[in-house]
Amino acid sequence: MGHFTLNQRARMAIRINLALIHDEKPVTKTCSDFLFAHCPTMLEGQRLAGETDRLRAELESLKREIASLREEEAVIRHSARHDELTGLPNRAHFAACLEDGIKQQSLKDDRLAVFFMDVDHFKEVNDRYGHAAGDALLRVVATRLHRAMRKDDMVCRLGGDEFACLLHGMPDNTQLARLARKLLVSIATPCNLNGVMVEVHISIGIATTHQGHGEGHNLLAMADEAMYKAKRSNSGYAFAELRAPGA
Ligand SMILES: Nc1nc2c(ncn2[C@@H]2O[C@H](COP(=O)(O)OP(=O)(O)OP(=O)(O)O)[C@@H](O)[C@H]2O)c(=O)[nH]1
Repeated sequence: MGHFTLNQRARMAIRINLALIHDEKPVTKTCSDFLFAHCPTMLEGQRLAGETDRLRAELESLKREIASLREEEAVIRHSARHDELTGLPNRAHFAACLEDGIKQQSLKDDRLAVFFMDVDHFKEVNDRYGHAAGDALLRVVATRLHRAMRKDDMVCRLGGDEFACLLHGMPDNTQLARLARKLLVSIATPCNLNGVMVEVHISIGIATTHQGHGEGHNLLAMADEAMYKAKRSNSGYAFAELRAPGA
C-alpha cells in the first residue's frame, strides 16, 4: 500500500466499485495494479457474488421453465385420457382402469360390473337438429350419467354415442337392475336443444364378473352384446350371460 495515498486509495476503490457495478473491465492500469496487488480477495469476492446472483437468476428461470413444462405435460396427459367433447375419461383410459380393476378384484374379493350404454336413434338428432345439437345432447347425456353414478364409479365416453360405466362392489343383479332403471329415467328427462324439447333414450348392456372370471376387454364386449339385446328387444337394459373362464 506504500505507493498510494489514502486519497488515491479511496478514489480507486470508488472507480473499481463503479466498474464492477457496471460490469466493465477493470479500469485503468493503475487501478488494476492496485486491485491485483492489494485487493485480490475483494475482487474475487465481488466476482463470485456477481456469479452467484447470475446463477440464482438462471436457477429461478429454469424452475419457471420446469413448472411450465410440467403444466404442459399435465394438459397433454389429461387430454390423452379424456374425451374432448364431454370431458369424461375416454375409451383408452377406461380400458386401462378396467384391466386394473380386474387385476385388483381377486385381491379385494370385489365384483365388477360394466354398463355399456348407447343412445337410441342418435343419428336422427344429428339429422333433424344438426351436429352441434347432437354434440349438446351428448354432453347432456354425459352429465346425467355422471350425476347418477356414485363418486367411485367411472363413467366414460367410448366414442360416438356410446358410453360405459365401471362399477365396483355391486354384489347382486337386483342392485344393478335398479341402477339401470334409474339411469333410463334420468336420461329420458326431456332436454332443451336450441329451444326444442327433446326426449332421449339409451339402451344399457350389463356384464358382471366374479372372482377369477373374465378379462377387461371381454367384459366390455359382453356388455356391448347385452346392450344390443336390450336395443333389439326395446327393454331398456339387459344382462350378459356370464361366460365360463377362458370361454
Ligand atoms: N354430434 C355428434 N355426432 C356424432 C359424434 N360421433 C359420432 N356421431 C354420430 O353418431 C351417430 C351414431 O349413429 P348410430 O349409433 O349408428 O345410430 P343411432 O341412430 O344411434 O342408431 P341406434 O343406436 O341403432 O339407435 C352417427 O351418425 C355418427 O355420425 C359426435 O361427436 N358428435
